[in-house]
Amino acid sequence: MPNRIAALYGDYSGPEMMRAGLAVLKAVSQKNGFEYQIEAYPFGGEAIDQVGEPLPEQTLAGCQAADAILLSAIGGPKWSVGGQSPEAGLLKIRQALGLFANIRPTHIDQAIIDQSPVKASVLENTDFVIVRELTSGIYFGQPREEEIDQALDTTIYRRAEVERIVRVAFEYAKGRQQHLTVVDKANVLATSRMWRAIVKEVQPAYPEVEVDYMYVDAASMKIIAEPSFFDVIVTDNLFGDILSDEAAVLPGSLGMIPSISQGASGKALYEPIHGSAPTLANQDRINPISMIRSVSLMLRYSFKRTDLADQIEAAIAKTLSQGVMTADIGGQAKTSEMVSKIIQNL
Ligand SMILES: NC(=O)C1=CN([C@@H]2O[C@H](COP(=O)(O)OP(=O)(O)OC[C@H]3O[C@@H](n4cnc5c(N)ncnc54)[C@H](O)[C@@H]3O)[C@@H](O)[C@H]2O)C=CC1
Ligand SMILES: CC(C)CC(=O)C(=O)O
Ligand SMILES: [Mg+2]
Repeated sequence: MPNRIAALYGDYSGPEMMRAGLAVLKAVSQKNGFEYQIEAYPFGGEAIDQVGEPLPEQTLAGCQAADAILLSAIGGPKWSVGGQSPEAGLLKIRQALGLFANIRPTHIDQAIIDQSPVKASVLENTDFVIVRELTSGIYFGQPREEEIDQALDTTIYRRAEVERIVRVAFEYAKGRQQHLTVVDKANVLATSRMWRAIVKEVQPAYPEVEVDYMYVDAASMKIIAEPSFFDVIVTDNLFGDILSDEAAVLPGSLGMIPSISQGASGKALYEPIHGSAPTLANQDRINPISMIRSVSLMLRYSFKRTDLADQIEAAIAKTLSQGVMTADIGGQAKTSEMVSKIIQNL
């Protein structure tokens, strides 16, 4: 039975992104004899339009039955006022599949280092990952209230939710440069102080990992001023969401960064960190690298095909070094040209 991949094409630029990722998957698979089957399901705004809800039962069941899930991006102005929201579907699928850890790498591509607004000398040796808690915190906490004169969101973290994400972060740190930075707001927030206490409890199991603590305001400055300081950052859902977009400034564009969302089951969902980039949709302008790298991560981690993932990464590096770049990273190439070049370079 071939490997089963659920594909969620999403909204606005989402379908172009997904087509780009799947074109590269097809090419690298044909070349190397990797067999797979794609099953596409409606999700997000597309699903609201079709069946009235962003995460239809059939979509969730398809994702549960698949070996891995590829998602491009959902949401956009069409669904931004009232009614069902595509973003609610995104939160729901993460929670329903138990994908509590979101891994967001920041890697600098040497060929486009001058496209970064940050000086090359500052970017030297920058290579870190943000381990973002994904299924709790303020995006999920109850009660939640939205009235005309008053609105309420709640941040709740339970011990077990913190402990499991902290363990994931320690494991990543152990396999990398053994440096973990806990980013929080412990000078103000009770949840942050609980995170710190739990990190201290888990730490003895990882004696090789050096741990430091940083408030989120200071961390957001240091990510830009001294990014090479970081190896693994562990942080909550809200801070991780914000800091990962900020970190995407370092390589030059949000369009460069993929992510893995993983849970206890071993099944993972792979998606770019950015949204549906509505203003670029259907113009052949979107940077497809974040999606293509999501495919590469899927091959590496869900299907253990390091060889194929390495080929994709090498093809991306070669393509950038040949000057084939979309506008967001300073070039003039169209999405389709970039995808063709990456496939040619496989
Ligand atoms: N995981 C998901 O599906 C996410 C969905 N969203 C949703 O996406 C919609 C748009 O949100 P925005 O705040 O505009 O964030 P966005 O991430 O879609 O775009 C932010 C900026 O980055 C640019 N950008 C993003 N991806 C790019 C790419 N691959 N190539 C070139 N440029 C790229 C956009 O053009 C824009 O200037 C909203 O409905 C939002 O809720 C936002 C974040 C994540
Ligand atoms: C609906 C949002 C939580 C999506 C987002 O911004 C993200 O996952 O990065
Ligand atoms: Mg985000």
